Amino acid sequence: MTGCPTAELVIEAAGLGKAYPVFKRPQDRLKQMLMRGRRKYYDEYWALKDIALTVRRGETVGLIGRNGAGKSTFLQLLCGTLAPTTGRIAVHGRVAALLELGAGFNPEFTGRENVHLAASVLGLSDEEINARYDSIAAFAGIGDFIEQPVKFYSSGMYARLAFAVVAHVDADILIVDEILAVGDAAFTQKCMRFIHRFKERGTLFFVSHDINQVSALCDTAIWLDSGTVRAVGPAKDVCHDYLADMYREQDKNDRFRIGGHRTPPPPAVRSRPDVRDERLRMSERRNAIEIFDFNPDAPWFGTRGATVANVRITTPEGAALSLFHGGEEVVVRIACDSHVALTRPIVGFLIKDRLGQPLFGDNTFLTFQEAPPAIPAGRSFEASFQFQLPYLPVGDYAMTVAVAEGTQSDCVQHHWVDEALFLKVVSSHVARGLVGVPMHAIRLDMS
Ligand SMILES: Nc1ncnc2c1ncn2[C@@H]1O[C@H](COP(=O)(O)OP(=O)(O)OP(=O)(O)O)[C@@H](O)[C@H]1O
Repeated sequence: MTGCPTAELVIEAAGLGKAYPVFKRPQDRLKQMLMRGRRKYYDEYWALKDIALTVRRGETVGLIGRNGAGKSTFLQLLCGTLAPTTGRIAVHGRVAALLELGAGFNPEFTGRENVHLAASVLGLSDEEINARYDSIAAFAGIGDFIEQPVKFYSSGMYARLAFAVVAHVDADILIVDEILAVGDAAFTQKCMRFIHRFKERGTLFFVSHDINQVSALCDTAIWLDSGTVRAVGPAKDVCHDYLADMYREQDKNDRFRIGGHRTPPPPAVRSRPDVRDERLRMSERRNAIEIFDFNPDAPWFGTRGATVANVRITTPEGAALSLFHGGEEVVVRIACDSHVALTRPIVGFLIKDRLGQPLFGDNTFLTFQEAPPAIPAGRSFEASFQFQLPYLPVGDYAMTVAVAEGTQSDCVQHHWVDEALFLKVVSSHVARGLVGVPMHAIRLDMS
């Protein structure tokens, strides 16, 4: 985020801090007002301390952190709805924030009136608003409700209208938060399409507790922790460390460690040529999925009460081919070693695309929920998952694997390994969607 020409910077924060007054008793607030600052009846709570950040034009930044870390405070400083207590924040360009906008709707006004109000606050002239109104209404897709006061809207309708306005105001910097979570799936997808288009020209700030979404959408992530910047860097790395930190808390015995390092995906050369390769390569859109070896140095975290020793994708007969073609039966085999006695082990995997977007995966929890197999210390064991491989679009993929203990919602992570294994798809017939599913029948019937 640093080291770029100043002309490219759209956000610059230095020494930025925000303290809120905290009154011990309600009457202290009144006393403070009456004394007009001549005496102090409050303590200061520093929600943000000494933040230094730069963001370039076109960058997509994810803001992550636990409840109360200071994310909303930072965004309000960015929007200018809150003044800093120390330092400064300079913003170059038009900022449109869903948080601010949603809150800015007047409940007594109709949707139509609020569109005019909000768009003009965001810098559009009356002519521009009139010219874009139909498109805004169509984007919101709330039908006749647009003529009703927004106090009668559901939270989803509110979010739809707010997003529709934001999508039409030519913002240079767009701030999107969890508001997307209140829309239905179709609308969320529409917003996501807009966000992907917006990323080509503008700077996006995305705030979410959904780590997968942040690493899928953002180039960079900022991790706020108790009002300070704990980490800034490539979204995938920061999200990995953040997730590790959350799991660290669940380890009562101080055995939790972090290790490994990231390596770029391997080049497009097959490590072990497949005997069928010649023939299979005759069709140029055939789904060629190259599987690489387990990466023992992949980034990991966990208590290492059990560790992942190897990950392979094989045929049901056990042949570890390096080339698959989608649609065939495969087995993901995760070999582990127990270093302590495990009473409720869970082993799982997740395949993610180049952007870190999860595509599919599974774990052993449900299958063994009633009678989890106890594994003594010092044993090797293997979890295997047999399924029909979907078709994958061209690109790089990585598999995350983990061995944990407990339940899906409350578990100790023994060994979580990101990018344990890479997959590279060099040709594919899948043009749309994240995966292609094997079709059992395709028909075209005339009645
Ligand atoms: N007006 C206020 N007066 C006093 N303290 C405040 C005020 N607003 C926020 N805080 C405190 O400042 C800290 C940071 O709050 P903030 O809302 O910025 O966190 P956040 O990261 O957005 O949290 P969340 O994920 O829960 O939305 C919290 O401890 C919060 O209690």
